[in-house]
Amino acid sequence: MPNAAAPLPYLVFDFDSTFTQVEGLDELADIALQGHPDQAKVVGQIKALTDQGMAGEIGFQESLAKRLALLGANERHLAPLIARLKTKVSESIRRNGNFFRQFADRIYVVSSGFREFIEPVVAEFGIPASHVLANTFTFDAAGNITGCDPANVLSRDGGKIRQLVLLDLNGPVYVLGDGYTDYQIREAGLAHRFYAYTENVSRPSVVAHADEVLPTFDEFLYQLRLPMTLSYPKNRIKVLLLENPDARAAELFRLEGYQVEEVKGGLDEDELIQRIEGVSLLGIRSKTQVTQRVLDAANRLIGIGAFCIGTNQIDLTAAMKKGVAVFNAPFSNTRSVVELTLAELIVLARRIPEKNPKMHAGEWDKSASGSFEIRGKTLGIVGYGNIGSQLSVVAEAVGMKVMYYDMAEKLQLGNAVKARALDELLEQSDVVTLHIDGRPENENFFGAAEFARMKKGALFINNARGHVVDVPALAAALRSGHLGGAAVDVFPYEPKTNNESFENELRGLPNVLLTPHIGGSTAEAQRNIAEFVPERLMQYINTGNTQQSVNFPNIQLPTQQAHRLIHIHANVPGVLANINNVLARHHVNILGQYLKTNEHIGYVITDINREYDHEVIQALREVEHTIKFRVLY
Ligand SMILES: NC(=O)c1ccc[n+]([C@@H]2O[C@H](COP(=O)([O-])OP(=O)(O)OC[C@H]3O[C@@H](n4cnc5c(N)ncnc54)[C@H](O)[C@@H]3O)[C@@H](O)[C@H]2O)c1
Ligand SMILES: O=C(O)CC[C@@H](O)C(=O)O
Repeated sequence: MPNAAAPLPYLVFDFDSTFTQVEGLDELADIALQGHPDQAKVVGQIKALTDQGMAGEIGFQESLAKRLALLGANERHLAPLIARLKTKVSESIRRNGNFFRQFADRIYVVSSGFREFIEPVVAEFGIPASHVLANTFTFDAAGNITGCDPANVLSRDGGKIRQLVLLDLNGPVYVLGDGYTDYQIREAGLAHRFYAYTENVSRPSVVAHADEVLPTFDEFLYQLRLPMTLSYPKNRIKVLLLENPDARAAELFRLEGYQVEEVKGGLDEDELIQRIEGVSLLGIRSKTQVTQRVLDAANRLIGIGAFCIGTNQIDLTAAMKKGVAVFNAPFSNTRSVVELTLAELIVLARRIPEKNPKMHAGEWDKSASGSFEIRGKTLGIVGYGNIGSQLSVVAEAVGMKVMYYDMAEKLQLGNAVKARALDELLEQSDVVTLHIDGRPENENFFGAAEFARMKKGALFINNARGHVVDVPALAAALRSGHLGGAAVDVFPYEPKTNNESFENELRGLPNVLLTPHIGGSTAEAQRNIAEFVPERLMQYINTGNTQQSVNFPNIQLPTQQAHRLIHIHANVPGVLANINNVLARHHVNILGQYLKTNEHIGYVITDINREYDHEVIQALREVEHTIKFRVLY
């Protein structure tokens, strides 16, 4: 890494697929051939020739001549091309536009593309025409593009090398590009370093020769400690996704520029400890236990996404004390659980769990014994939260009476009747369904005494959490015939992967429907979750917004118009005053400040004006009781 105090080396940028996301000639072909019957075919041929040239498979001169012959473009197509290219500047280059304007005298764009469209695009970044070295088109009298100026060195094989010789730059030269011809400058000894620029396209033959690979321009600025828009390159943010959330989650994180690693099943505590080092974001579902030990091993963790509703598998307080914000998807799979529960209670009422296996075994057992309609029966819902209350509405719609019990005061929906005590509900319900959350105090919430209170022949459903029910007591109530049947989706111990066998004493009992924790496993729910949770995590990283975090003080922030300082500290007196003293000492103007605390931590966000130096940042890091501190540009 060069000394940050030394002058910036000359930066030689490629244009097509580096400065912009696309190839200028491909786009020109697309515009010129609009409405042409063979447009797609010809554009495809041009793209293939571009790729062959860029990968070094055919000579550049040959590739260019063949592309121009296919093009059929006219000078009137150049204005729309320029307008389009201005919208296609690489994201990280656009983001760091100020860098280009500040160091324009050290930056050259050396391209085998064409000056006619490159110059106006890079001019918006302060790069003067004299620093653009590119081909020029030739035109006929009607303005048709006929080829390129053969006198220009860039029109020939090895053109970039020849151009660098002519430039004769005095000082270190770094080349940034996506093509083989960019690497050749370094190979010829005319550049000190070659950076393969892969934000838009990554060519193995080019990457193989690079001194460094740049997934974005932020990475370059970060490595050279140069002024940048982001405080940290996104490509350095590592995401570890466990338990197979919908593929959309990984896709969204990758689109954001993060590195994503996926592990199909769950990991046990020791395995997770091995994998967590360097991870900034962890994504899990219901199986993975995030314990104090895991959090202690997590040296870079910023946030955890529970790709589900339940968060009892995470030590939320320990995460909070480590400054790790946790988000979940509180209602993305609610409807799926409601539908499953409704289906189960009908299926149990008709004793289908017994009849179905008999049919598969060839036994015809036509009988109405023990079967009943759900119409007019009482459904007792224990836990009237998101799932319980939605089930209440749906169950009434199919003619059931609903009674509910919740420890908290809840809005009574439709004609549902609130039970004053759990026993009242148990004594009156034909079906009892649990929808309480999995907080530790709910361990064995429902046991022998509660089953005994239920009506003889009543049905029982648990789609909430395994540990809230005393399973041996449930098995005994079923064996004795006191309960008429049960449906259970969640278990105190669940296999870690689909390869592990399921062991439980409910196996083999009559009229018992067992499902492998699939209450929320529908395409719709999984897709909703995979969009909801990454969005919360990325918002937290990008803006500090903690709205809907399950363990952090919730702050919803206005749009940021300045540098934003994010400070998480132990909630003891005086920290805010100390932060503000540091800012005052350094004459930093506070534009806005937002603080929220809970019993363990304080979360303070300070927007400051753009003038600050790195000493301020260091001083803020050193404020006593700081847990985590980060700066958003
Ligand atoms: N089977 C699945 O795949 C699946 C899918 C989603 C959610 N879940 C689980 O379903 C449960 C309910 O989810 P939700 O989104 O409705 O949660 P929620 O937080 O909206 O509702 C839970 C309700 O239970 C009440 N409650 C908690 N403990 C209680 C107690 N001891 N006595 C009485 N009431 C109590 C709370 O006050 C709250 O109203 C959770 O355990 C969740 O983890 C399971
Ligand atoms: O998909 C899972 O692993 C858990 C589903 C469910 O229990 C939840 O909490 O949302």
